[in-house]
Amino acid sequence: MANEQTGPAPELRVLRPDEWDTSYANLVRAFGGPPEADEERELWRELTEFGRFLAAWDGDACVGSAGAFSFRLTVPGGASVPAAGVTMVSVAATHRRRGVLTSMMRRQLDDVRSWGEPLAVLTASEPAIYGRFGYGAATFQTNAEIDTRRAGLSVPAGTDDVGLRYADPADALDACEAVYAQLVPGRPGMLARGPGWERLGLLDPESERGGASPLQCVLAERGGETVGYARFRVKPSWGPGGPDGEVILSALEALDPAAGAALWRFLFDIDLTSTLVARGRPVDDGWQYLVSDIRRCRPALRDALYVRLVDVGAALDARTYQAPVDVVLDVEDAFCPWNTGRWRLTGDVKGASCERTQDAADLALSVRELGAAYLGGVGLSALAAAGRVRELRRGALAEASLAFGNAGAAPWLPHGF
Ligand SMILES: CC(=O)SCCNC(=O)CCNC(=O)[C@H](O)C(C)(C)COP(=O)(O)OP(=O)(O)OC[C@H]1O[C@@H](n2cnc3c(N)ncnc32)[C@H](O)[C@@H]1OP(=O)(O)O
Repeated sequence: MANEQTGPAPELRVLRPDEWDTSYANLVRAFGGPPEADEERELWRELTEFGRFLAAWDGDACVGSAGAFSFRLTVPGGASVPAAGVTMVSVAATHRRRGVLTSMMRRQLDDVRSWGEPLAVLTASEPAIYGRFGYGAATFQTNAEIDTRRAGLSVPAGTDDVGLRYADPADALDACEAVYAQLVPGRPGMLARGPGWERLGLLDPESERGGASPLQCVLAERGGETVGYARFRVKPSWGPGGPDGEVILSALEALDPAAGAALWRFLFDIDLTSTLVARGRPVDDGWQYLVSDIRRCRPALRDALYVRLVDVGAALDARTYQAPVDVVLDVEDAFCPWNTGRWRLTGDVKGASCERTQDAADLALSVRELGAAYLGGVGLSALAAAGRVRELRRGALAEASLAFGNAGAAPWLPHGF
């Protein structure tokens, strides 16, 4: 589409702390949102890592922003790999479609490479934006609206041994975070949360409750230990047929199946409610296998975490492979050409190595497909069936697809950033 807007290219530079308010106001406006509650704005400021946050300026006006948190991401095999968490991306509507985002992505990926971080990750406002920069959708999540009057749960043995109690969400924060931290190494896509991040889950501005209660928290306990938690709101409603309230789940983590089942059973059974809204859940969430009528739960799939291999060699040898693999990948990467070319990947469940090679290629794919397949949630075979991966040596696709797959917990990130 032709773009009639003209003017000098905005100046791109690292954001100074005293410029944060201006940049954040541009971000909020680009998202079309009303000003956020003070608590939320202050938390994001606290989490901002100055030095890793870019802003674009047209004179005094901030017209673009893009930050990069320094995360550690769990990859298949359980390693915790440095990953730039791309965040707060915005371009002012007055300056859109003039290449401002492209210039920020260019600078940011060069920076991430210079910081030695092999991966960049993000959650996208719109799926169409980031593929061109080499990001592939690597995790998916399930959203569900469960008719709890029609769909029942059958729980596993041991569920009745789990005690539940209400707790103040803030008072219970340390216990909840300890549960979360135990789960991080076991599921690809989860982030080791640094100080401050745990408070994201407590943000509860009245303006965003939509008529629901303040955040509530229930702890699951066994033998005096916290083995799970759920945070949720309840939205009361009364229809002609009587009470018709909704339970809106915000977070649920559990250390074992019985703890998880106890929490789900509780949420299904809250008095005067008929719907449980659960968004952003892992695709292998346990409740789906306990429920009597999955159609009454209206499950829907959504893209979640996008992964970009910034350094193909370092990224591929940071994870393990669930079956032995020895393949030469011919990688195409127009936006980060340092990755382009042939790489020999050898590995198994214990570890891997990925080196440059001149040997003939077995598979040809772009870095975007490699990002999609990286956490084991999207099959190389599925991508090949869609024409996004080409097999050049017979048998290489099956070998690589099996190796890249993930026999454990499905990749998932419980929260955005
Ligand atoms: C990780 C996060 O923070 S996700 C949040 C992203 N931010 C938002 O959604 C806030 C609202 N939107 C915006 O701020 C802006 O429209 C942005 C950041 C999405 C795009 O910024 P722009 O400066 O307009 O992008 P830019 O001009 O560099 O576009 C580059 C290319 O991407 C395309 N593109 C940009 N945005 C979109 C979009 N939303 N959907 C589809 N294509 C898009 C452009 O058409 C262009 O394509 P071309 O190279 O074929 O011409």
